[in-house]
Amino acid sequence: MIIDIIGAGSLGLLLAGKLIHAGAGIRIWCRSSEQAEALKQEGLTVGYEDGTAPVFIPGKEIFAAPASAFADTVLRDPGDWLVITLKQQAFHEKLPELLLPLKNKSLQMVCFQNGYGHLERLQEIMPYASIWAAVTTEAAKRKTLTKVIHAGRGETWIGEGGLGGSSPEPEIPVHAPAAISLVDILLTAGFSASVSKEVNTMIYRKLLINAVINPLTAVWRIQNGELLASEQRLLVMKELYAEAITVFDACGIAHEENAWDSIIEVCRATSGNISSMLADVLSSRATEIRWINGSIVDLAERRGIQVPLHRWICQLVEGMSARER
Ligand SMILES: NC(=O)C1=CN([C@@H]2O[C@H](COP(=O)(O)OP(=O)(O)OC[C@H]3O[C@@H](n4cnc5c(N)ncnc54)[C@H](OP(=O)(O)O)[C@@H]3O)[C@@H](O)[C@H]2O)C=CC1
Ligand SMILES: CC(C)(CO)C(=O)C(=O)O
Repeated sequence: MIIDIIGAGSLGLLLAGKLIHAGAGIRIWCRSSEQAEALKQEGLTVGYEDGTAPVFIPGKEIFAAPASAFADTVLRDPGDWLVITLKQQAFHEKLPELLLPLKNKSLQMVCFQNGYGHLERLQEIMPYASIWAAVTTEAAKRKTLTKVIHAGRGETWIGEGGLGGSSPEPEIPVHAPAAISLVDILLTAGFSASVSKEVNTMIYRKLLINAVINPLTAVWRIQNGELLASEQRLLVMKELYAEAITVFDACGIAHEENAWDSIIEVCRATSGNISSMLADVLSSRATEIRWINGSIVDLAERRGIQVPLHRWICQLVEGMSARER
């Protein structure tokens, strides 16, 4: 099986390293030729902070190239799966151009992004593609161009992301064998993975968690667990949560009855984490807020609902990462 991975960042390198180790044919598509060269020269290391032995893939076993060569290569030599591990901004701003020569192809694609809105966009760009969503609780942090830390083991669910405003769960589609074979290779690589009929519910569940935890940790510059340290912080979290739940209810999006408790539980379970949004802010990178809280604003607008807090927190966080004029 040939799996193309676009986006050689934290998640992309984690998947690439462990999948190559398990014997999968992986082609890594990087933004820069510098990273592609570094991977081929130095190899790829997946490290652990808990004493687990690292996985090392020698450079001579690695196919890595700049993403600009992706479409031509796929036209000549199609892969079986395209795994997209770009952040949302690159997904929306760069991917359409990269995929343009392939727009009439019926590729199997799986998207690992947090947030919402990208699956619909991808289906517009690639009308004949089978688009799958992956929700993962794995945690990865890229340290250098060739080294990634597998910071937390989690679970990955893959399902067809037929998303609209509400969340009816699609039946497992007829071409599910492709997804099953992808899951099988993830399992062989040591990930805990499954095909799920409930991936939409999981996408929205994660959206809710990220919409409460991520922007507040970014604004207050605190670890996830520190959100629980004061009544004032909990109050702001609860207000963001309540607005989001109003939107979910209006859109018919299913959510756990105790969704608030789940958010608190995630804060506890990841108490020492720097959220991905805070990490982006600290590194002066664009955040994914537009596709997290921004997507709640979009859903609210479609229903004529006001969500002033989500709108405001979006503007606040976007303002933090804006380049000076
Ligand atoms: N990391 C994690 O543990 C998890 C991440 N996710 C989600 O997965 C997605 C990816 O996250 P993560 O891996 O952390 O992000 P990273 O920023 O670490 O990786 C994104 C990668 O995309 C690359 N990229 C940017 N533009 C292009 C382009 N035009 N062509 C090819 N590659 C490009 C970047 O290259 P460069 O570095 O050269 O700019 C970078 O290597 C996000 O949506 C995130 O929310 C979900 C769950 C867990
Ligand atoms: C669950 C959480 C908040 C863990 O840090 C996360 O997904 C993120 O940081 O994006």
